[in-house]
Amino acid sequence: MELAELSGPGFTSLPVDEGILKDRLKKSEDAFHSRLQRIEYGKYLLMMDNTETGEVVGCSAVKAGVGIDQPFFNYRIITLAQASHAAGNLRFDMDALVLTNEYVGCTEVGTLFLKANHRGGGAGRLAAQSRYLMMAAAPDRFGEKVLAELRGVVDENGMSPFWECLGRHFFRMDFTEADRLSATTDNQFICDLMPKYPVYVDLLPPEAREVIGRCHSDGVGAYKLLQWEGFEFDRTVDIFDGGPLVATQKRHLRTIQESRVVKLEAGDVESSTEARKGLVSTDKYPDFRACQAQILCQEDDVAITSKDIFEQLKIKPGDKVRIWLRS
Ligand SMILES: NC(=[NH2+])NCCC[C@H](N)C(=O)O
Repeated sequence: MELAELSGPGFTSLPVDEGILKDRLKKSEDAFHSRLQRIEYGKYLLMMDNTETGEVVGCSAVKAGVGIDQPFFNYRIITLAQASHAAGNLRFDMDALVLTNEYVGCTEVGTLFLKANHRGGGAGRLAAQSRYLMMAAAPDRFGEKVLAELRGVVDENGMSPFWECLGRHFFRMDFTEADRLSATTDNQFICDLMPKYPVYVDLLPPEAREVIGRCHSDGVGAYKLLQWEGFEFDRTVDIFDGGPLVATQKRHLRTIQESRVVKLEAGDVESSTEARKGLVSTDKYPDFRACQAQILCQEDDVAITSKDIFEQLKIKPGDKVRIWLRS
C-alpha cells in the first residue's frame, strides 16, 4: 500500500486499493505455484527488500499473457501517404491513431517502482533484470514477444494533455477516474466508449500531439533500462495518456542472452580482484529469488560467491543457479 501511494497518479498497475493489491499477491502466489487453469493467466509480482533492514523498497512484475482474461487496447500510429498529381504533385504523410488489440498473448513487464531513497545503486536494475532471469528459468510460461507500457505525460494533479484533448470527449470523466476504472474493472467501459474510427493526429491540438509516444519524467530511467535490454518503441501508444509501448522478442532480451546456469559454491570473494558484480537467481519455481552479488567465475559452469548470498536466496552450496555478470 505504501508503494502504491508513493507511485502517484497514472501508475495504473499500483492502485491505492487494499482489496486489489491483496488479490494481486494471491494471484502471484498461485502463478508461482502453477495453480492456474492456463499458464497465460500467470501474474508474477516480485517484491524487493533491503536485506539489511528487511524493509520492502520496491517491486516489479510480469504478466504472462496480456489480453487473455480481459481486453488489452492500444493506439497504433499508422502513416498514410497523401499524394495528388492533380493538385500539382502534392506529396506528404499524415499519421493516424488506430485502436488495436494486436498484442493479445504477449508477455508484459511492468509495475517497476522503487522508493525514492533506493533509486540508484543498482536497485532499479535488479528490479528490472530479475524479471528476465525469472523468465529464463521457465521460458515456456511466457510469450514469444515481450512488451512494456510506459506511463505517459501526466502532471501531479492527474492532468494528462492527451486525455484532455482526446479521451475526455468520449468518456466524459477525469483521467484519474478513467485510469482507476481501467485498473480496477474488466475494461468493458473501454469497449463501450472508445472511439471506433481512426483519429487523425493533425486534428489534435498541439499539446496532445506533443506527448504522443512520450513518457513521464519519472519513467525516463525505466525507459533507458528497457532500451538497454533491447526493447524498442513499437509505434504504439497508450489510449489514455499517449505513453509509449516498447517491445522485443523474448529470445533477444539481453539479460537472458548474457545469463548462464552454474553450480554455485561459497568462498571469499570480497578480497578477490577477479570477482565481478552481477546478479544471481535461484532459477526455479515456486521459490524464485534474485539478488545482487559479487561473483567469481571458476570454470564455465562453477561460480563462487559469499555465504550471505546463500542465506538471502535460501539455497545451499553446490546448487544450480543462474548468474548474470555486469560488463
Ligand atoms: N493509462 C491507462 N489506464 N490506459 C488504459 C489501459 C490500456 C491498457 N493497454 C489496457 O488495455 O489494459
